[in-house]
Amino acid sequence: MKIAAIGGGVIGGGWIARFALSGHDVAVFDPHPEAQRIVGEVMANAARAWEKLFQAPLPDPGRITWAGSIAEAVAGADYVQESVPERLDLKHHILAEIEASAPEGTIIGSSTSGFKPSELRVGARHPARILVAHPFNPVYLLPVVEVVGGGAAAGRACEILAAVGMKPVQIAREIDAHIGDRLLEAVWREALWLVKDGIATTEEIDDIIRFGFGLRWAQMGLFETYRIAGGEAGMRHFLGQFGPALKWPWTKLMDVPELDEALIDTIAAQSDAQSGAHSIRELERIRDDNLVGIFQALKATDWGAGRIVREMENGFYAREGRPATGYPLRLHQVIVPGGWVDYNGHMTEFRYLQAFGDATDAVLIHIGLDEAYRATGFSAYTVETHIRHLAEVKAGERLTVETRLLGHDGKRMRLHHAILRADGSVAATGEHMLLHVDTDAGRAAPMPAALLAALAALAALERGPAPDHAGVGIRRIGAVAEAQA
Ligand SMILES: NC(=O)C1=CN([C@@H]2O[C@H](COP(=O)(O)OP(=O)(O)OC[C@H]3O[C@@H](n4cnc5c(N)ncnc54)[C@H](O)[C@@H]3O)[C@@H](O)[C@H]2O)C=CC1
Ligand SMILES: C[N+](C)(C)CC(=O)CC(=O)[O-]
Repeated sequence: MKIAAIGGGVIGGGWIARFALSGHDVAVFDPHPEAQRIVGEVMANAARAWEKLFQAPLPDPGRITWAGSIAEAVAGADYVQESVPERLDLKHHILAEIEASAPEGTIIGSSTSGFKPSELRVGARHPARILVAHPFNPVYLLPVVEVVGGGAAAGRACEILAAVGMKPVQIAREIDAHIGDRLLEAVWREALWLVKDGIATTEEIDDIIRFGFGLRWAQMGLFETYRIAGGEAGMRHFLGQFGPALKWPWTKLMDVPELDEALIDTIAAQSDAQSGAHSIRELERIRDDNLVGIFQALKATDWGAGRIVREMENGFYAREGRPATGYPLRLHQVIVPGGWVDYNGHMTEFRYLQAFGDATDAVLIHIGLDEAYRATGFSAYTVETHIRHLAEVKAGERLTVETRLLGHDGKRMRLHHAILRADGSVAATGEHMLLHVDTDAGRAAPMPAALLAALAALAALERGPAPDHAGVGIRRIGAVAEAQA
């Protein structure tokens, strides 16, 4: 699929990175003299974040090409994302240029934060294909995109955007500033009042968000969170108890603070004091690392945005599984996150098992024991594991897991994983016995012919001999061992 990006600033750069990292070629037009450098820097941060976010082998990135005109960028494009500055006259001008050169079936998404599709479509040749596709920054990490406009084009846009790991939310009726920014504006306006009135500094307000309800919002929204706050009686009780507060003077939301020079100076100075020690790119990396950690926590509970990461990884494994991957298999890579390091300064022990477990999942998907297969009531359970820790591994190291199939029969498979460091040395090995299980019956069950054939194909590639530590347990030492000997 060919993507065109018109505008490569903060948001356009994020879109370009998301599409390119998903494997799509992207043609870009942006007249800014430094556009290539800026997009290059965003792309570097995005690639760094994706390597940490996904534990599956990533697709080869698509090519980013720089067009000399809008016409050149959109020629032959399946999907165009417009991300030029937020001025309606400029957007009309750009959309007309896009329409003049893009194929008739091309869908055009606008990143606009505020304009409605009916405003964008004024004067358009094919208005129905012009939609709002409003993302959130950083576009390469945050999945949500508000799709406004409806019809077949919106349905197709949602498919395209979901395929690059986004969570399209189709908004039934257009409204100024869509949904997300209306909510953010309310909080923003209140925060500006609190600074203007000298009640709190920018740092204090940010602390109240990031140490408090901001943590909640990443995993449950407003309504689910408040439902819980109603206790066992739930939302009805919550509304009864806190509903009257809506009439109290708790907010200045209806009032817009005057954004005069004095307020701008106050906010800018407080923001410099709060965050000025870091460059914007550094702040982006700190933000991205924190977001990756949140995604991974949510992936572990298969909840919210974490589910999207898991689904993307399944897609990456499946894509990886189709072509020959060589043997021993190399289906799993991970860059060691900071949170995996313990008080000894190296990767803590259970993370080795996580790396091995994720590699096992990759192998299972590779042979066809994937989510769809598990939905039929069968799965694989690991029943025995032996790990050898051979070298210290530090945060930020890229690890590759190399896998051999040491044996299988009708119900079992015996895998050997080696964790390889970037220089090819072995940091750890894991040997695992897996059982094919009927999950409803809770019993081992014979594998179907397709799984056995996939295992036989791997077994044919296995040349042996098995590693000398294979099948060997932990060595005996001390009194107990002597007594046993
Ligand atoms: N910055 C944010 O947090 C968000 C912005 N948006 C929306 O995204 C759009 C872009 O905003 P930003 O990326 O923040 O602005 P930006 O100022 O960072 O980037 C705009 C880019 O458009 C380029 N440009 C200007 N005229 C152009 C033309 N004729 N053809 C092609 N490119 C042109 C500029 O050189 C610049 O690189 C706006 O509609 C905005 O509302 C949406 C979500 C979040
Ligand atoms: C400030 N903004 C209105 C451009 C913000 C957005 O549109 C979404 C975001 O990323 O917060």
